[in-house]
Amino acid sequence: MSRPLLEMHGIVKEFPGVRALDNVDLDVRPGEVHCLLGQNGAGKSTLIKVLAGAHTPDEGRIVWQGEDVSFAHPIDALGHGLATIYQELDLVDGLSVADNIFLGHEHSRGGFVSRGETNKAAAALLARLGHPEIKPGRELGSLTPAGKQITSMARALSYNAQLIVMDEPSAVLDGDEVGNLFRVIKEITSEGVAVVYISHRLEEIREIGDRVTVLKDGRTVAQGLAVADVTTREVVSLMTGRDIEFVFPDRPTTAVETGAPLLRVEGLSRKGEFADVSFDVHPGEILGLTGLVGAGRSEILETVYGARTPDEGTVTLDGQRMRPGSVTAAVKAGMGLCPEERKAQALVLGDTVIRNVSLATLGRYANAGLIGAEAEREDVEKLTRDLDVRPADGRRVVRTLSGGNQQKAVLARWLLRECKVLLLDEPTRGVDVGARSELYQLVRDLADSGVAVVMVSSEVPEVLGLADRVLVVRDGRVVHESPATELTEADVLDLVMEGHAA
Ligand SMILES: Nc1ncnc2c1ncn2[C@@H]1O[C@H](COP(=O)(O)OP(=O)(O)OP(=O)(O)O)[C@@H](O)[C@H]1O
Repeated sequence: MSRPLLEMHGIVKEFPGVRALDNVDLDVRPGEVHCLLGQNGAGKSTLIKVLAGAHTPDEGRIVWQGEDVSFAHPIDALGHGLATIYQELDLVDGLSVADNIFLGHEHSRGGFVSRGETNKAAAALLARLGHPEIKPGRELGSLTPAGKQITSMARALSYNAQLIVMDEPSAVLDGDEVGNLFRVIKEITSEGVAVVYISHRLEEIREIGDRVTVLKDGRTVAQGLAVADVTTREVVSLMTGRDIEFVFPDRPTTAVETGAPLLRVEGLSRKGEFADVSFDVHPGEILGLTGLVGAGRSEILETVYGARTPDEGTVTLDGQRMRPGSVTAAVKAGMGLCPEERKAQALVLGDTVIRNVSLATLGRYANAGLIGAEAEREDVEKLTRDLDVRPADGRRVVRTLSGGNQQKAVLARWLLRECKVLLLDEPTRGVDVGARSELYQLVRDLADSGVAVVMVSSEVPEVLGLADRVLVVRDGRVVHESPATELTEADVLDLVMEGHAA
């Protein structure tokens, strides 16, 4: 057994009113993939921010390559060979790939004299990561999320990183891109670089992880267990403190596809995005839309919602033709969209959880004075309890919640609103395993109460498990439609990949 590369002992970090880390221990060995797991709000991000020098711990020791260290600033940590890749990558879209890789090095362009040298060094790093097709001179903003992630990793390697921390790297990737990411991780770990890997997708841990550390409520409940020695069920019960069955809610026993559809989309097209998209959704039905990132799924949802104007085609809700490109009309008619970019598009970060959740429903409470305020609080708190939003205090400012809990707050908003048609874009991204099952049940309950649900998700098992019917979108076109029970995961992957094979 090799000497630990990193040891964190008894780390404590408090924020006003919250002990985010309460005596946390972590040890990482060279060349291993160490998975850091825990429910939303368990303290994962806080721990890696302490490690990266972005937060100063209140107590505890960090031992790096056998020596006590303290990092006053992220650049300090990076200088020691400890790099962190956050979900919201700290890259600059307007700069070239090479400039991004060497951003922040002591001299601009990594100390290289000419652009040619900078580009050559960048190309060597990209090739080392198995991605020579990413050209150093290309503008970063034109890359896919996967390409940006590779650039971030090249940047870490340019600092000679011995440990790379990755915060939910797969959340923005498709299945095939996740495969690529894993290849890159295996490549760098075989060279002795260690990776700390955070994910809510537990099946990934089996595939890529060597050991796991589990946090619960700011405490280490399991430290450095070998992945081969624990079952997923055991990991889940360590994370949540309970046994969770991985079953999706039952589908209705009687067919819902009879009668008039609640939502009818006909021949919807937007140049360069998608073409000739048609589908019906009946009351009580969950329609799943799946396909690769960039296939046009989110664009279709946003156009149905009126946030984008179609070039052709119509959207009809409950027999009423929607005005193209009008969100106001859509909302008034009873449509709700829970967007993919929740933080940017949906949250008022400086406001409380209660206000953020009831934002779309204010009319219901506004005219009832004090009674209204009380009802508002009760309704919101019931939902946030169902979704296990933590801390369970509706008066907290949303900015101070963990990423996953912020997502739950936006979801709760649309669940509260009682829409006729609910459009959900990647509803479980960043949401922990415990809350996922609650969320699936809530969505099914909504459907059972007569709502028509359209859900976009990159996670194929989720679409197959929750939806009644599935549309597969490829390059902006619907290439397949069938009941979810008639498809396997392999069928869907074949359909989305056709024509995309490497
Ligand atoms: N700046 C802050 N001010 C106040 N509280 C905070 C702050 N940052 C984090 N917290 C709290 O610390 C706790 C741990 O949050 P953290 O972001 O580390 O969780 P996480 O495990 O990364 O969750 P997720 O899976 O949702 O990303 C939460 O209760 C959160 O509300």
